[in-house]
Amino acid sequence: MSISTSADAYDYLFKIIIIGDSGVGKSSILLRYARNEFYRETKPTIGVELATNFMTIDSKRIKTAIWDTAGQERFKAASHLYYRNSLAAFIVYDITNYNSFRNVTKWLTELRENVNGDINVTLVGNKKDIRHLRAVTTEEAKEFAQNENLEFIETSALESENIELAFKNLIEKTYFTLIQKKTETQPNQQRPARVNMIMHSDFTLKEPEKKVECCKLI
Ligand SMILES: Nc1nc2c(ncn2[C@@H]2O[C@H](COP(=O)(O)OP(=O)(O)OP(=O)(O)O)[C@@H](O)[C@H]2O)c(=O)[nH]1
Repeated sequence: MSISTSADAYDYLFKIIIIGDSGVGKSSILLRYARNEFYRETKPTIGVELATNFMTIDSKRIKTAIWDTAGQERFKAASHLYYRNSLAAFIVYDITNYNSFRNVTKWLTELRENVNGDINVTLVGNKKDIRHLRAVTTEEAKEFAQNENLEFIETSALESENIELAFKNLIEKTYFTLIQKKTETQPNQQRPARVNMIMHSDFTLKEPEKKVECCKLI
């Protein structure tokens, strides 16, 4: 049963967070996904930026709230509030900055300390367009992800490569994890058949002071 009958009605609400060092491209990834825009000049995130969208899986309407926070320690939002109730996370590093990859361990620890139980996590190696400056090999990151039980993808917010796929895979995985948990606790319920995910166009990106209606995603 849906939560309400308005255009905002949904069956599930997913909170997804994006974490990682400052400058790795967290806001750029979100902006590319939400509005299909990219800026070479960006300002550090202060506090939290939030984007919401809707999609349908198995005839269920899923509202996704994606939280992007500051990587810089001095702008960092209160961790426990930021992490609270999140169902999935992206940990982003910059493939040209080995230190940002090394710090993934720190982000993973902070994430695991602040969430209840297991959540789906995707490790994202961003800026894959800057090939000549690559400092982290795909193999090393993939092996790390396997050892830590994370999904792994390399993206370019600049070239719009794998951004939509990263979100689609994480949201889909989160949904099926949730359904699996429900089936385990209510064994008589049939697991629903997998159907195509439909992405809706009603995507909004909310910045600290303004709210902008966004363009169609697909
Ligand atoms: N070449 C390239 N540059 C990128 C990419 N993604 C982001 N950038 C650039 O990297 C810089 C930092 O990007 P942001 O999105 O602000 O990084 P952030 O992780 O949100 O940083 P904080 O808000 O400080 O935590 C900007 O100059 C972006 O234009 C990418 O895929 N390729």
